[in-house]
Amino acid sequence: MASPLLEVEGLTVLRDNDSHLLSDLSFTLSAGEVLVLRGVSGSGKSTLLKCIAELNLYHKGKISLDGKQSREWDIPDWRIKVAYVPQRPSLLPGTPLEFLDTVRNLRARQKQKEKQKQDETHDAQLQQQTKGSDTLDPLSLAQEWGIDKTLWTREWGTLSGGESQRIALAVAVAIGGAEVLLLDEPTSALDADSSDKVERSLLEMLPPAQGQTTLHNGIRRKGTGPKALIWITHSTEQAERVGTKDLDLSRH
Ligand SMILES: Nc1ncnc2c1ncn2[C@@H]1O[C@H](COP(=O)(O)OP(=O)(O)OP(=O)(O)O)[C@@H](O)[C@H]1O
Repeated sequence: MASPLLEVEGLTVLRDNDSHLLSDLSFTLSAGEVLVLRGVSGSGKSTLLKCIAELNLYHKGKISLDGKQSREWDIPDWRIKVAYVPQRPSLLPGTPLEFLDTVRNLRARQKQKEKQKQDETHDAQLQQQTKGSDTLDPLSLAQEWGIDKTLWTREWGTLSGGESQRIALAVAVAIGGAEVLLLDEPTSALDADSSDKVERSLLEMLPPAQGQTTLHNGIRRKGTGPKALIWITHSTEQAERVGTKDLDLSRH
């Protein structure tokens, strides 16, 4: 049988006092799936996403993408493939445009490395080819979600929670390269209309799950973005709309 896209095996995370926050947690995620992560406040949802992105230390466990364990990857490459989108990006320094530039450069270097594995073309030529090669234009995507382009040159700290949330999400989605997006309450600061648009775009970008038609909950899957999502939400209605499977950390 083919290995799942993402596999978490026996993940154990300890609190500062050595009690267990997450205990021997295992699950898999295949292409086209949306795992909804639920649980009471403090149950470890954000911690789990940060562990999967290798941003947080864990006591025990293995995390693999396409059958290859995270420790076998270069960490920056892993974090592009398994990308964490934080709940409060406004804590970042500088402006969204500066952040976009940093992420683009990181992505360009990763693509360059991937290409160098395939052939020995000259570095400068590769930089030229890879720079600015986003899957989508992040500014246009964010505009579809109601974000005026002028907001990209404002300091993060001056943007509203909902504005910075949509911008950070647009960068993560549009920059390309992510196979699994780890979404930490991606619509928690949005009004119902904006939340609807964001939900729809995220689901449209996924490929159909194995054995399913391209139509899921009335939304046509286009397969133009990440292959799968892990999505933290406190809303039962949203969990039902977006999820194809769920995991409740209150029970672990
Ligand atoms: N850097 C840290 N150092 C120490 N404790 C931490 C740290 N980050 C999180 N915790 C603690 O770990 C527990 C889980 O936090 P986490 O943010 O993962 O919960 P959550 O389920 O995402 O909560 P919420 O729904 O409120 O966002 C909490 O008790 C929190 O205080």
